[in-house]
Amino acid sequence: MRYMTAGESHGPQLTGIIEGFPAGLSIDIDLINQRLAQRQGGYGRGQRMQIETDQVEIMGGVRHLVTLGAPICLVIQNRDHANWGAIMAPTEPGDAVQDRKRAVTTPRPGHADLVGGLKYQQTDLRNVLERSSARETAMRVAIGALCEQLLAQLDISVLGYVTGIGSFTTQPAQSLALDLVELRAKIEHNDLRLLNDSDCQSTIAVIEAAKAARHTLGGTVQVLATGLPAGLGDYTTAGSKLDGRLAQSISSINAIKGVSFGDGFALGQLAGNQAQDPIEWTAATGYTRTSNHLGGLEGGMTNGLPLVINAVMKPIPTQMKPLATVEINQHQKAAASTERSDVVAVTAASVVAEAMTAITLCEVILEAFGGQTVSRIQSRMKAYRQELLER
Ligand SMILES: Cc1cc2nc3c(=O)[nH]c(=O)nc-3n(C[C@H](O)[C@H](O)[C@H](O)COP(=O)(O)O)c2cc1C
Ligand SMILES: C=C(O[C@@H]1CC(C(=O)O)=C[C@@H](OP(=O)(O)O)[C@H]1O)C(=O)O
Repeated sequence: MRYMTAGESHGPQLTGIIEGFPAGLSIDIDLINQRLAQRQGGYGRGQRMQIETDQVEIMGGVRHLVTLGAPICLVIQNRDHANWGAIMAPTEPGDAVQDRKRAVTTPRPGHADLVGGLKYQQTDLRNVLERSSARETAMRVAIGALCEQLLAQLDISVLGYVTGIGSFTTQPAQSLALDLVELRAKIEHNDLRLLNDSDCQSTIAVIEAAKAARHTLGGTVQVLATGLPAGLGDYTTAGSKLDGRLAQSISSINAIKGVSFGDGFALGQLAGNQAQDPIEWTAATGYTRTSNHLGGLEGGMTNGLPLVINAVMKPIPTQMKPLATVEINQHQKAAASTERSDVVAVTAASVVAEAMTAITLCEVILEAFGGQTVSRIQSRMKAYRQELLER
């Protein structure tokens, strides 16, 4: 399976194409739209999210709500395009005078503006920021929600949630025995995707303080996945290691600056005998462990325990009290551009991280058990799980 997205933030639409997705999956469009709504949520998002009501349209690869095995084409309209028609029209010529007047020429530190402009020889940095915008992650969430539905058919669940915003941090879920249905009910109970509703007030206070001071915040997220058999991913080549593939897919999310697994950076301070997960065997479970410090990964492969991924998001780069920059035509000192912006988007990032994990897990599962139809993949995976139990 592979996917591709296209579309600018204020262009007409986002488009996604997924190739290699199996036939025979009955899809729930409401669930995709639910995930899109969750990505739009979270206290501290900017005015753009009041303009958009993201809804997926299915334009190919599905008939009567069942996948055909053909490339799947998804579309999400940008409602805000109506306000940007002339500026963002893909097929009408620009107005040279107007375009020069409107050009973005004061790159924001921390965004793609300056380096993207240098790389693509742009004099209007809008030509960079339109695509580097995290608007694109809406399509990744729609694709991830389809992958989540395929994973559900294989008894695999994925969940992303917020573990900290700015100075506020919470205790993550205990990762050895996890009920993701129960956890999902908890985090979907509040708009911030925090495990405990009681943490919301303090978190909102932190966000309000940042907003009042006209600066921005980052935070941390955790993604959990359960129901994974041991042996997804591989130890034999650099490119097939699942930890490497997950690190790439999570750190490809805009503003994510760090990814770790299990106890992550804390492992560096532990004695060796405290950091590994002792092995046990029972007839009912086959091989298992008595702890999960390593987040369900050994040698670039799942080990059958819950997968635990942690990621950190830097504070949003666009600042209402702009940082110093350089105007790119005159090379004069200037204040960076102040686009309308989110104060914080960690809640949204947790939904995107959930989607990216679902996509990466589907990729490795289809590589290992692929066979054009959902029922064939189900029976191959069932036989593999049975084989593991009997070893
Ligand atoms: C869901 C989401 C929403 C974001 N919203 C904004 C925003 O409103 N303003 C902004 O400057 N950056 C925003 N960002 C971060 C930028 O897109 C990101 O910092 C930029 O693309 C540069 O990429 P990098 O931080 O990965 O280097 C957002 C990121 C995510 C994941
Ligand atoms: C549009 C989304 O996020 C955007 C991500 C973003 C950025 O620079 O990354 C900048 C803002 O865009 P705008 O300038 O239109 O307000 C965010 O709203 C979205 O998440 O759907």
